[in-house]
Amino acid sequence: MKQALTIAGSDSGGGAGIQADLKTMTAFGVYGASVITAVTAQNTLGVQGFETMSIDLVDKQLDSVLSDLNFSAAKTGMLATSQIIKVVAKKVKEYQLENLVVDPVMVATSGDILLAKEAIATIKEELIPLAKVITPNLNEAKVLIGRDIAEEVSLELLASELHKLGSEYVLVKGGHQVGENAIDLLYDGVEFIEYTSKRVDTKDTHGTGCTLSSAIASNLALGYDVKEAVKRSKKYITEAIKAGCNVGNGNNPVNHFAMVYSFE
Ligand SMILES: Nc1ncnc2c1ncn2[C@@H]1O[C@H](COP(=O)(O)OP(=O)(O)OP(=O)(O)O)[C@@H](O)[C@H]1O
Ligand SMILES: Cc1ncc(CO)c(N)n1
Repeated sequence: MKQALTIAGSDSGGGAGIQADLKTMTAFGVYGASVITAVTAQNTLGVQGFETMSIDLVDKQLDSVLSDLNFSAAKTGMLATSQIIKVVAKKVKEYQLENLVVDPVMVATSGDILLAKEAIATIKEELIPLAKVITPNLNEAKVLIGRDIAEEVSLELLASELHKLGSEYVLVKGGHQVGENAIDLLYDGVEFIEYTSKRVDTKDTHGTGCTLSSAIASNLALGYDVKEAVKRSKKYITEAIKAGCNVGNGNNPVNHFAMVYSFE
């Protein structure tokens, strides 16, 4: 059985973070293991609080799983602090973790901050250069290349500037753009590829970013190349948003259960 690892934060509400990642991996038939970096008190309305794990415990979790299991891909989500990013980068190198998907999570759908400001430089310098693919949303893309959030920048320009940070591929997600379609742009330094779906008219997009990045990691683990992995993941997220999970009173999560039975 193919195995994938998520290194991310826990969402008590079950919609994003580790919980979304493991549900996604399961839907693709990939065995998912997890290294938890932080525990959030969270629901569909927002993040009510969080605490990070000690560096020692993050380090130990990484050693536990990397010395025993056999991962064909991994993803990172909420890493919270500079110190956690450093420990993750060190272990990725030490164990030569392949097919690393870095989702540079900074802010939750609700607007709550999930990454310390000073950690942005660390993620750029230490983790992104080790990634096969990075998956920033529009705002994360602008922050990573030092642009103002309010600035209008094309997906092409964002992707080409981000590519200079050293990952093999960049996928800029256009979920937060307005318009009829939800367009994501993949760039490998040579070719731009657009992945387009009809925008679903919903506020229930909690966990979309986590789901997309863990779907990409799952498909890389299954042996698909990056272009095909992104294509399959975009299809998955679109259908999971359409199906939705009416579980809370805020921004509800996407639906993985429908996907387990209906994908392909
Ligand atoms: N309303 C929508 N309809 C269809 N696809 C969408 C919609 N919103 C987001 N997506 C898709 O979902 C994926 C995640 O994109 P998004 O830009 O929302 O990421 P994110 O901001 O990191 O997510 P999160 O809100 O979980 O942090 C992308 O493939 C994007 O195109
Ligand atoms: C734990 C966690 N990771 C990532 C996100 C991004 O949506 C979130 N809301 N919560």
